[in-house]
Amino acid sequence: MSYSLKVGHLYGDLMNTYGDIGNILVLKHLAKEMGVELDDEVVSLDQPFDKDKYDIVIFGGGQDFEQSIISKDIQTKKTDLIDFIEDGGSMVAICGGYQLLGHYYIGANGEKLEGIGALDHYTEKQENHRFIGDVLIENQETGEKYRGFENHQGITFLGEGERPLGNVLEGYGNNGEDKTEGAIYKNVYCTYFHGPILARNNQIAKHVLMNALSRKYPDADLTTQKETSSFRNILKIKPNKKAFDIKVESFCYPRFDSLINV
Ligand SMILES: NC(=O)CC[C@H](N)C(=O)O
Repeated sequence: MSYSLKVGHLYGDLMNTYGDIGNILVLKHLAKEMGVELDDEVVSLDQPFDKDKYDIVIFGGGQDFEQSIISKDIQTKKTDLIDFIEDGGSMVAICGGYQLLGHYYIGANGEKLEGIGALDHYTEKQENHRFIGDVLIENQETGEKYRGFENHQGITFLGEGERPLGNVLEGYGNNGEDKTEGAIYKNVYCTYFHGPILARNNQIAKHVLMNALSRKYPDADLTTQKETSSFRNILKIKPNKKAFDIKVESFCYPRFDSLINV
């Protein structure tokens, strides 16, 4: 049995601050280790989002100017993106991308940019201030700790059905008030973390890959895959048709020079 995954890099030509594109290199690297073929393509302005084509969507961060253009274009992709998310599609949305998945984002100049309301959060404006610096959070469900770098003026408040990616131990997070950072909804991971997040936090990359594989191959027995891949020392995977229970056994930090040739 061979496995393949397709990544849609949403507005990858416009939204890519602090090397967010590195998230795709990490997915490629880890997928290759697992024996899974993974390729990616950019889905940008004036292009339809084909919800049946992609297994994983990466939506990076960006400046207010790019966000104002995307805010309009993304309305044409809204229905398909919502269908993709509701159907359990995997997504990682960072900073500006995270903001536009919610109801709205108020830019630094006070302009209100419409999101698609796929997730129930909204993002207000800070007065002449940005949250900049390193962040450390802890996910309450897994106990995993994640590290990242944040730089945003928007302050985000979570809504119905969303759980935070983690509770803030150091740094600001979503809004500097309620100690939440990021959001998880179905198989969507949202965050303010650049870094890129998946390079600094391999556990999340593995969750994303396994969620995507279990959705695409619900009846597959990944035991063979597990035995032949270097994942066997890292993940304990209990196949259970709908979802795989993943336990991180050790932390592996891929070196960028080993990612470049993937
Ligand atoms: N790094 C980002 O993606 C920034 C997002 C947004 N422009 C803000 O300042 O809040």
